[in-house]
Amino acid sequence: MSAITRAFRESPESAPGGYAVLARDLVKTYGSGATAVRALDGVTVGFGQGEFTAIMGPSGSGKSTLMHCLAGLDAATAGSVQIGGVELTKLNDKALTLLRRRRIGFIFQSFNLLPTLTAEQNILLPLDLAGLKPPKQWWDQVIGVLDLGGRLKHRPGELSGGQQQRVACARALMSRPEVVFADEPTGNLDSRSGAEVLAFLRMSVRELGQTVVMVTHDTTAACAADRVVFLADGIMRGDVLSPTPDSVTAQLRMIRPDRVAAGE
Ligand SMILES: Nc1ncnc2c1ncn2[C@@H]1O[C@H](COP(=O)(O)OP(=O)(O)OP(=O)(O)O)[C@@H](O)[C@H]1O
Repeated sequence: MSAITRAFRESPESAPGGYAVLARDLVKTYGSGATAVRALDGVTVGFGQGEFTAIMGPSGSGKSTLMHCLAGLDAATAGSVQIGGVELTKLNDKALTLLRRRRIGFIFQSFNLLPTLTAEQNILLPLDLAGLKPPKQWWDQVIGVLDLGGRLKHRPGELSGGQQQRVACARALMSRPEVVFADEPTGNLDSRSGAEVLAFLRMSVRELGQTVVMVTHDTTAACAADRVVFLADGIMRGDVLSPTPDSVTAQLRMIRPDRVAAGE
């Protein structure tokens, strides 16, 4: 276990820039009785402000469940989640919806763009729903960095996969959220488009101070992050700072040697 994980366990408030997202003793059980599945079994983890963190682990280890509970898309069975100091588990449905809209950005493997809207309308949708408009300078910066200026009037069906994911990135960033959650954002992309999306996420962290939490199976993608945290069987199994392919593979082998060998 690295020093950061140990330090967090001892004193979660002592992270250098504070935590954008903080989960304590998170438990998620699906079903009940003999068929119950304990997908998260007491997860305590913090995600530093302005940090890019990847979550890795074997298939079925609880990565998506953790992300859904952190983002308020699913309710934990027990434990707490704070986003920017707000305790999610105490919010009613309406307050949770507002918090998700204003303080969280999402990027999904399958892009999740609305096919009948143009790229511009898709990007603006979360802010429109909140009755807000992005500051012009911010709009120009995000669209410029993602090189979407010439594609704004196109519908998703008229864009490549990489362009669609760049539209999804712009949508996630436009409200300047507390945190962006990305679920396998490069999973449907060729390696060049995937590298572009990862470079953008890195840049958003380094230059715009964004906090990004990304679930991935891909060691190369994980190495774009500042830190990788590992899950196995719903339990945190350490982390790696400044990850490299070697350090990530070594940690994956340690937590589940059989499944890594099988290519999961
Ligand atoms: N809706 C559900 N109902 C019942 N069990 C579920 C449900 N969702 C997930 N699970 C179970 O919870 C455990 C964790 O699943 P989860 O999808 O979080 O894992 P994961 O690490 O994201 O897996 P993968 O890498 O394959 O996407 C698994 O055993 C899964 O079968």
